[in-house]
Amino acid sequence: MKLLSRLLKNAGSLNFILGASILAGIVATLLQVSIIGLGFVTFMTRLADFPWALLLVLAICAGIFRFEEQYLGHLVAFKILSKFRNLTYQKIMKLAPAKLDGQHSSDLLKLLVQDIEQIEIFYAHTLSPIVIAIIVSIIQVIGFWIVKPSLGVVALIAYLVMGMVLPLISSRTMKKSASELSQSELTNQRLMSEMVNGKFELQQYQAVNKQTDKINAATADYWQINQTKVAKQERQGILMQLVLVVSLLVFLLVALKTSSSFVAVLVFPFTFSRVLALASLPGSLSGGLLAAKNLFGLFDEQPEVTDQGEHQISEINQIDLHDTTFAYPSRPTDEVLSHVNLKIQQTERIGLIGKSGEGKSTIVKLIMRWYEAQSGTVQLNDINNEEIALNNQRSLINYVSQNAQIFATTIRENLVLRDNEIQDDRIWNVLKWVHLDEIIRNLPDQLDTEISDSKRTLSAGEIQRLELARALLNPSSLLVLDEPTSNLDVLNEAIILNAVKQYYHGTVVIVTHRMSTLAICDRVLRLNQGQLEPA
Ligand SMILES: Nc1ncnc2c1ncn2[C@@H]1O[C@H](COP(=O)(O)OP(=O)(O)OP(=O)(O)O)[C@@H](O)[C@H]1O
Repeated sequence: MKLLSRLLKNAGSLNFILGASILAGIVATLLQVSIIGLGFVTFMTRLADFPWALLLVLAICAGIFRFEEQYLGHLVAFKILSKFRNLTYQKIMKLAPAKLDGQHSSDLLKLLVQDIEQIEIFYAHTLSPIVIAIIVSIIQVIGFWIVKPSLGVVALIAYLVMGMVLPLISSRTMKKSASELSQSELTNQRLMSEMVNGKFELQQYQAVNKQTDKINAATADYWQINQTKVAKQERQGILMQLVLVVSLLVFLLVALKTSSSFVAVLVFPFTFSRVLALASLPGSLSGGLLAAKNLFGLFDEQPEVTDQGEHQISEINQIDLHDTTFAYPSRPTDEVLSHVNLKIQQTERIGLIGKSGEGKSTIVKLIMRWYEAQSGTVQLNDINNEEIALNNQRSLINYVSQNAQIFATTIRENLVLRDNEIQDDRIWNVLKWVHLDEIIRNLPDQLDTEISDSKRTLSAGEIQRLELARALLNPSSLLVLDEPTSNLDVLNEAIILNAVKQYYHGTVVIVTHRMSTLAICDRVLRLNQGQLEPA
């Protein structure tokens, strides 16, 4: 119930469109039953006076209302998809980068694609049939009650058994199937994304067959669970048909015994259309609620850092970590940094070295305010960084990691991202600094060449230089390079370091294992057991 009310609250004004669709559905159904009733009445009394015109008008109205129900239902479905996807993206943006640090991308993908689709089916195609069935059934029961109270009672029991008792019983078993199916989908997606992302490693270590076997087993598992679910649905369908037949017989007997109008008996079978539709809903009902639970789980997550700072700074001219201690929230007792002190002056180039896992990247994540220190302070320009507006602070920092981020668009868009003010002249100039100008000029579409993770066109070293060009195009005060050259050859490393040295005029922090990368640094510090010391 809590989930349902939260879903309705999040749907906001879309509830009105859903309401209109429900209303149209109710009117259409009642018109349909009225047409059938009217037809039988006329047929059994005076065929010659058959009210063709009235029937035609009612039929046209029923068609229009039915169309409205479907149209508004689908409209709401599309709108809810886009609304929930937007809400999810906004939440992901708020949680990023810290909360997504280490998140499985296929889990997020499942949430964005499958779970939101389930919610759409639930909201637009499950909720309204339930409401329509309830209201239409109440009106029909009243109608039969007016004909004969005993007929009303039989109709009420029949609708209750078929529309509530049976779906509720099956929803219990369906809940388990829905959760197993959702888990199995997640496993399948994880395995597939591992297979695609790790294709080279799997080939290199001849582990493709093993991974394929795993995927086959997971797929077989998925089919098994799905078959069980379908079998359950079929069994319920048969049970529904049985109850329907029994209800019709009982209705007929009661009508004969109370010598009621035979028209009621003839109309009764046609009043089940909406109630019968509820039979197939428990699956989407439990699936939708489970998907809503997953989604609201994400919505409820709190970002690692708050955005309450009001200070605005135009540049970073000093960075100061004072007595800073930090442990990751997921491992709170495992101190990564212990009482670290570090002062970096404007335009200094600092190198951070140390054994793997010592916490070098953690230091830069604190400076970039992905996380907050447990004790001690991190200050920019003598202001505690939580007092500075988060967006302002992040806009002054460029972060280049060893895994270059390529967007599926043109080279130009990849370089300027959203800043369309940047002219091509400037782009070519910066490309020259990183020795990419000639390579890109030789491509048939030059800056308009489409690139993506799967269609790179450029080599790994060139992509890394493209990432640096993106950083150099964006005026900033601090450039953080986290293992920028670890995957590159000596030539690419030299190009990157030269470009940074000659053309980047702000402060630079380089995290690296390569001694050659430190050549451009003014000062090198070693991280050792949570403490910083001169190297
Ligand atoms: N998001 C995270 N959640 C929990 N622990 C983490 C997280 N990121 C890093 N760690 C842990 O914190 C420690 C320091 O990690 P960090 O990445 O800062 O080390 P590093 O010195 O940069 O290592 P490397 O040189 O291998 O990149 C490691 O033990 C690591 O496992």
